[in-house]
Amino acid sequence: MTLKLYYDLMSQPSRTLYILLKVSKCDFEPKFVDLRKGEHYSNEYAKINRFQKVPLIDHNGFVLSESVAILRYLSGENLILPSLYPKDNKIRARVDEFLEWHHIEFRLHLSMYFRVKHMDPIITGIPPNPKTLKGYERRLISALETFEVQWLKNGNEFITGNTITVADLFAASELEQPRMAGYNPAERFLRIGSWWQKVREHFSPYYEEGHVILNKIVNKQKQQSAKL
Ligand SMILES: N[C@@H](CCC(=O)N[C@@H](CS)C(=O)NCC(=O)O)C(=O)O
Repeated sequence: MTLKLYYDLMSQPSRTLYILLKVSKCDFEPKFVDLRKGEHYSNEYAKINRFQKVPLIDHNGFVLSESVAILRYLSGENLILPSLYPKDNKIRARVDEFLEWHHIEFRLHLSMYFRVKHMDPIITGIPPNPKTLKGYERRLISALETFEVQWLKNGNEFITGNTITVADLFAASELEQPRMAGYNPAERFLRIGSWWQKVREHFSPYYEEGHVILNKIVNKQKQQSAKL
């Protein structure tokens, strides 16, 4: 029985699955696909994943893309901790409610800000247009506000109640992305900050392991801006 995870720790859903498998003590073969080197565009990878993205799993020849579909499959195969994706129909529906919401209302805005401010200038060598960037920043802030107000409700420790689930892990991994572009959501959104810390601690040491590259990038940027 082998489970292969194709991933890059620069990718939010890859980090989520990586941490989830580690914390669940699920034995898997990590298959690193270097996005920054464009390895996902290789013919070899295209044969495995027609969408040429990460993450992806291959479980004894069963190949699956899309992190949320992968999560559900792993749960069905009893490969992840049941407490993180509870079997109880109503509790699971709450987790699913967040996962459905997060793709368009949350992830999209956090990733686009990261892309326009950080990634595109690296790829093209052209700095972002300030007016365009301002628009992305507005949408980022609005998504963070909705997340804080609507999902981190007063009195609830975690997104779906007082028990931590994959909803918290998916959200936390997404929140790390704008940090790489110099925007730390915890500085303006204090409830996000304290919830985020609890998530990091809960998944420690795998959370740190999953974010090791990202944290190196953030620290390097901080050192560079301190020199200026
Ligand atoms: N909806 C997909 C998103 C997958 C995705 O967008 N992956 C990104 C990294 S986070 C990727 O591989 N991007 C490479 C590209 O678009 O060239 C999921 O949740 O798995």
